[in-house]
Amino acid sequence: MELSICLILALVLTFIVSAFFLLHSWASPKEMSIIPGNLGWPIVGESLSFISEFSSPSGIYSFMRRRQQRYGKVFKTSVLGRFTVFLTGKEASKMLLGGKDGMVSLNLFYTGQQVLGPTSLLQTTGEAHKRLRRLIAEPLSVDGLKKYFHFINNLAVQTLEQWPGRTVLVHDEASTFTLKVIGNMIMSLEPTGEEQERFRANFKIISSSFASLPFKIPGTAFHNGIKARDRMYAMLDSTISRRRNGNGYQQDFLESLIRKHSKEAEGKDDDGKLTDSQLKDNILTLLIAGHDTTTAALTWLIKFLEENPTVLEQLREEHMEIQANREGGANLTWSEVNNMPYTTKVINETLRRATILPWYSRKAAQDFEIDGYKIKKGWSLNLDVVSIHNDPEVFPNPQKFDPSRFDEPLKPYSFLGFGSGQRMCPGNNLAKLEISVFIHHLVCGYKWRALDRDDSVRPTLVRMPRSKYPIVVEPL
Ligand code: HEM
Repeated sequence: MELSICLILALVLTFIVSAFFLLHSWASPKEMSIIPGNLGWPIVGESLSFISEFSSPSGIYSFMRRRQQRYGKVFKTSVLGRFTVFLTGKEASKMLLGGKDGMVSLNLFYTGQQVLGPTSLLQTTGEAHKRLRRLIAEPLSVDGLKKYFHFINNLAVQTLEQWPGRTVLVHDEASTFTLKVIGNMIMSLEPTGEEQERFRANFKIISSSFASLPFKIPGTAFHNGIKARDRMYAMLDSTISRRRNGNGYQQDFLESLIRKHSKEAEGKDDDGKLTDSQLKDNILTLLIAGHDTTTAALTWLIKFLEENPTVLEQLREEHMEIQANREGGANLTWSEVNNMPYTTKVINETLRRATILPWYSRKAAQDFEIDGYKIKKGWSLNLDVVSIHNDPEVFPNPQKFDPSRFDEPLKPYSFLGFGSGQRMCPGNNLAKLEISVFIHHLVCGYKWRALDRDDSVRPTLVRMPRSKYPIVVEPL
């Protein structure tokens, strides 16, 4: 009797395993067989080693390096529920980022697509994408950002005044700072109060649903994210209608879109303006794309400075000199913040060393060839940026934090901190402004010490220190 139960179990197990492998080989794109690499186990593919290496201090670099040594610069794998081809190097970057318009599109996860809405900049291509980029270019240009400088400057000073005398989790503080900046810039939200709290609570839920599992049932991150997105859109709707009724005029991003670019209802003549839903989808897109990235950059930068005292000293010299040359101890000025050459190099080196977005995801919109491999329409492609940023021929001793690497201009596609080509980050001026202002006040007024040397990273799309980087702070 026991023997027959064992036999039945063995048969069932064999059936399940065979069905898994059959399903796996049936689902994997046939033409991908010409690409070297390993698709791993059915369903999970190579996700387990990918995720575990993602969280290690070197991140996915070791996952990439091992496969590149075995298969070369182009290899296939199956991670995070996708059959995908990873590519690296100059030619792949040039094709995927700077190639012909319409050759590739962004490849968001299903949940990200649903949360952001169909008209988000991240989901448009060709002319529609170019038009949206033009609309946001002016308010995010260096000149367009000038009107937010005082808010950012005051907020940085007030945030730092709260730091001495307690354990500071740099990541959480940076997150609050960057969210307040973008909330003010987009819709003139005050840094404190009930509206700010609602905005913050909804944003946090949306943000954690962005790359969650695709089950929209009550209680799941995805379901909660869609609900929070609806609440956020209701907040925007009421602000838009207040503004249209002539109340609460503000000189912010929302106002510039309402006045110059929005039409009140769907279905009007297409005069190139945005509908309200396009407007909301794209405001949410800026929030999602700009918040975690800037938070991570600021956190890594403060960590790298503490670990590299000579860099900190040189940076402090730049800022002390700016302060010393200022008349009558007045506050940081707009022209000063735009003239911080060493700070710019420190920011670039932070983005290289941390590689906050380790790969850039695309979907082939047509057949084409890269590095001698035929890529087929519909394939998922990932540009491995970590390997580009750790290329010892371009960045000798790549693990070293050395801003002098940026003393001379680098060759195109060797540094991709803000990406390149049609999808290069439109928020890069804002991110640099926030970081430069914050760092100015930090290094001029304070010294700090790390409480944790844990170098592991959270397994999220944007690379952040797992420990949130706890420090103690004293006035200088
Ligand atoms: C240090 C902070 C930031 C970093 C490291 C960063 C990095 C990047 C990178 C690498 C890309 C291109 C990704 C790709 O090609 O797949 C990108 C795109 C984008 N970024 Fe940023 N970003 C930062 C801050 C911001 C801010 C503050 C905003 C908005 C206010 C923003 C908005 C966007 C948007 C909307 C896109 C998509 C552009 C498009 O598809 O055309 N980013 N960012």
